[in-house]
Amino acid sequence: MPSLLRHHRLKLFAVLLAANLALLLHLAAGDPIPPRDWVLLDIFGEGGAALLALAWLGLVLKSRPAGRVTNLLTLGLGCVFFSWWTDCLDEFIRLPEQVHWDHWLESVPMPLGLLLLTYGLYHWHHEQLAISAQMEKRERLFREHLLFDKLTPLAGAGYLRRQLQLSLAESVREGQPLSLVAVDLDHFDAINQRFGHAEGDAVLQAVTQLLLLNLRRQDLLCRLAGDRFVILLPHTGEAQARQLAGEMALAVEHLAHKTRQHGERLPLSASVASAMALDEDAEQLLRRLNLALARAKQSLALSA
Ligand SMILES: Nc1nc2c(ncn2[C@@H]2O[C@H](COP(=O)(O)OP(=O)(O)OP(=O)(O)O)[C@@H](O)[C@H]2O)c(=O)[nH]1
Repeated sequence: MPSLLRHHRLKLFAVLLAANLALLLHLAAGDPIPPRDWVLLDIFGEGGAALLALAWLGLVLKSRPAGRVTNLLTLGLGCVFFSWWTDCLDEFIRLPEQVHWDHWLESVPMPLGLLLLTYGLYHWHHEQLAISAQMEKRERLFREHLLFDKLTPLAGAGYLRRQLQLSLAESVREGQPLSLVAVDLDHFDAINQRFGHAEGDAVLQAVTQLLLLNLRRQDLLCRLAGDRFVILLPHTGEAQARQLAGEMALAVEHLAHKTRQHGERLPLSASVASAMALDEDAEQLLRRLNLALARAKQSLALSA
């Protein structure tokens, strides 16, 4: 069972138990309808709707940690599923005329479920706003999970290019400057070699958090490749970008990252470069930034 689903075993069990009880109740009180009398359209419509509600429930449980919002969504979807399920049962089991409880089972859970679902979605909306505020510096008003790497988790080169094109157009429209800063860790390969890939991963995660802490709300941090990060800085001129780049380099130098195995401090440093957008497109600007970074790396090699 997938790990998140494991936390919701009880909820799933309760929904399936309720569905089973309804089935047993119908079987005890009524008679099976022979297949020749089945109304396939109704079975397809009501059964299909019940199955879809169950699939939604599975998706919600699989993607959410336990908590109040999840409970509300589960209860809501559980009621909706139950209502469609009992509606479908009377396509297979004929109940006597004098039986009325089946109408209650069909009709009451649906509005109740929809109310709970609405209340749950309302709280989900607030929860999402809080999460989006935390993710602001990683996504800049656009979410596409496929473009994010799982390690840091930051968006990559494709996402940066797309955002850069949009921001360049915006900066021309508004007559505002826009700059990029590149941050590339020095001798990162040596960390991988000496302490292992897992330690290298931990360094990348720590540096990501550090850079995010040092950014402003409107900035966007992306991981271009390996140990290279690029920051998109809207409303930022050349001097300010250079200053921010220097701050990032200083922050990395002062990061006291300890190895996981021996708790030994790893001395870290990063080469940085900045470029302000001139009258050029995203590719030209990125090329200029890469050239500036290559120059910074060259002077690092010469001074070693
Ligand atoms: N641990 C870890 N390593 C990675 C990841 N992605 C790329 N790398 C490694 O990062 C290293 C980058 O090497 P280089 O580009 O030579 O960078 P460097 O050692 O910092 O060299 P300079 O930039 O010239 O200072 C390579 O060894 C890659 O295998 C990752 O996700 N995790």
